[in-house]
Amino acid sequence: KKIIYNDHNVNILGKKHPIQFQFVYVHGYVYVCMHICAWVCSICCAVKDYGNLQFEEFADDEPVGVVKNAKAVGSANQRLSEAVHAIKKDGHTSVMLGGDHSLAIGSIHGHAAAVGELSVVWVDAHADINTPMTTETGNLHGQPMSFLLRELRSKTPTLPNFSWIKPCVSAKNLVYIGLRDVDPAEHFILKLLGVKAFSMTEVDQLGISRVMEQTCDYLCDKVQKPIHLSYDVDAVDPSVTPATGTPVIGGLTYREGLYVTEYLCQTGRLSAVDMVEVNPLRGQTEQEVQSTVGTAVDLLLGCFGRQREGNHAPDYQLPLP
Ligand SMILES: O=C(O)[C@H]1NCCC[C@H]1CCC[B-](O)(O)O
Ligand SMILES: [Mn+2]
Ligand SMILES: [Mn+2]
Repeated sequence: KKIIYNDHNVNILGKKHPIQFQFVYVHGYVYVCMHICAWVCSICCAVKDYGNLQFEEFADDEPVGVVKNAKAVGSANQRLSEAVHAIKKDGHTSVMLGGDHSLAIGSIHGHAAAVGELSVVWVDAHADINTPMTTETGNLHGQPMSFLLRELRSKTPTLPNFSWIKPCVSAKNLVYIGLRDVDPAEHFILKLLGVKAFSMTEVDQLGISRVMEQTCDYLCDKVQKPIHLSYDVDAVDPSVTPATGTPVIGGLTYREGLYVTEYLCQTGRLSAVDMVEVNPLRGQTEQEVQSTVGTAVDLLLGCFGRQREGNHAPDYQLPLP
């Protein structure tokens, strides 16, 4: 089912730009959108729309153990990985609009295939690092990192349509921001692998500015690697982004959420962005949907240089009388 979310007009650089989110509802919990309008290009440079990905449907997608929709999610992510790989080979910064967070499997896999070693900044209320053996829900959006981390290779069985995945992220190159709802098995894994994590406790203790400084110092210790930002809108407090699948109170404020993207933008090393778990179907009111989608738009604009102090085109000239 294809849900065309109403046109939004976003005022950027003083110019109105139509913006349209298109969510393709593929399977149960997986919907994805690779469609994004020209509003980003007005801030930085040319944007190429790679269109929506069409995914194969599977009538016989029985659970594997407790894991649901393995064939559909594995097939979708293989196609997504190929698409992101092509975008990176074209020299673009890829933006993947989801859709649930299982799509980070394809997005990060395709990015790594194109650039090699990369850093991952995972902004989320959740760690999404359950393995198929530890998941309590069977939902693959709670498991993507387990398929990507080299250190978990021996802990994850190969699911149908997942055999194409080559683990491509090292635990030392992963940082979490915003955690506040982590399963016991996930917490064990984070401690076992020594993954750097700034939960909401650290955000409260340090403030978002210090969190971002420490995140980038940690990731840039030796080699300046490309950054993959995987942003789950449920990292932001549900009072701001309620239209999402697994909201958890006590999240990032709108301003903290935006500061994350502004800070990463100014590093100059933001190489791929996922914006996921935006789900208009989960909004109780039109206002809830608008607030969630509008925040996702603002977060993405922060990734591409929109400044709260304002912007002006490089060649702007004051009109003369
Ligand atoms: O593994 C799971 O299904 C659960 N584990 C605990 C947190 C909630 C949920 C995963 C949420 C996936 B997310 O972050 O993409 O919304
Ligand atoms: Mn997530
Ligand atoms: Mn989440």
